[in-house]
Amino acid sequence: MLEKEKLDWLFVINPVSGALDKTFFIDKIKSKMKGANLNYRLYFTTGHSDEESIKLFVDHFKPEKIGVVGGDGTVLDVVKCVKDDPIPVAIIPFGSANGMSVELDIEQNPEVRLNEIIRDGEVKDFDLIWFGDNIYSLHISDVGLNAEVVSAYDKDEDRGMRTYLKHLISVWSAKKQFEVEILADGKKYHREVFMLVIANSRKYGTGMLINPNGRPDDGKFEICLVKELSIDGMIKAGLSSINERFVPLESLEIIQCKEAEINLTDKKVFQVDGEVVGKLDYINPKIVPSAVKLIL
Ligand SMILES: Nc1ncnc2c1ncn2[C@@H]1O[C@H](COP(=O)(O)OP(=O)(O)OP(=O)(O)O)[C@@H](O)[C@H]1O
Repeated sequence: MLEKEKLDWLFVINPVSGALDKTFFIDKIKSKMKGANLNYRLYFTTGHSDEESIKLFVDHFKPEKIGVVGGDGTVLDVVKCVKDDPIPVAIIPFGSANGMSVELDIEQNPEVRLNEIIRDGEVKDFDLIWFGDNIYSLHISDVGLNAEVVSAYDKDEDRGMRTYLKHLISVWSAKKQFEVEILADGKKYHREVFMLVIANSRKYGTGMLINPNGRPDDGKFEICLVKELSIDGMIKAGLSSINERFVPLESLEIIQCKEAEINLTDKKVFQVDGEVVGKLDYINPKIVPSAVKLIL
């Protein structure tokens, strides 16, 4: 039985995220916590029932703050655990995809970030998107091209940029439009798209801007429809991570809403914040305003 104590910080650490060794950084956490006279615990994710275990830790220790050392998937596991009684969460980016930290301009150097959050960062409320059951998104989910690349990459034993590019090229060469029926806040749309994005934020973890006017704290989300795919548009999309004026707006339609029903003609791979949820032909996103507190 775990002894009960007042906890300043719980650190949830994904030992495999980003394929990065975190031993050195974990030692830093320990020494910084000791130096600042803060009471802390470490939870190392296992990849099995982490959400339930984190919830047990949180309910038992009631930490004042939670630090997440991992990528988007780990961040999402933690925010889901505390969504009903939000505890401030500090993202320390350590994944292969760090979408929400890129979105929020969070310091990418872990040691600098650790110093920042110990000193105190501003705490702000952010929305979640709920898809029914226990499926939530803090950042960006999609069906179509990107989800297929994420799914193929997940199944591959090799990691890294080369593997990612291999799957990107293979999915790209087989690309096909699909039909979508959307009912967004009562308004109907019927479109043919290459990709449908449900975005709480503006940018993918690569920095690519898909939703220029999105804000993760405005009580709304955006459905971004990619209707054309040209080489020119793809180059612009890539360049949008360097300069926002390059967003290929001519191939995008953006629908802002609080709730939507999305019907697809065939089942398609659906990815949420970088994790594949499965193949679906019906998606029902709803905004949950101010469900998460993040330390900036
Ligand atoms: N100890 C572990 N061993 C294997 N997998 C784990 C472990 N802990 C967590 N995971 C898995 O890590 C994934 C979340 O990783 P996260 O998104 O935080 O980092 P990432 O580097 O961006 O991950 P990836 O790119 O591999 O999805 C989840 O699928 C989770 O099940």
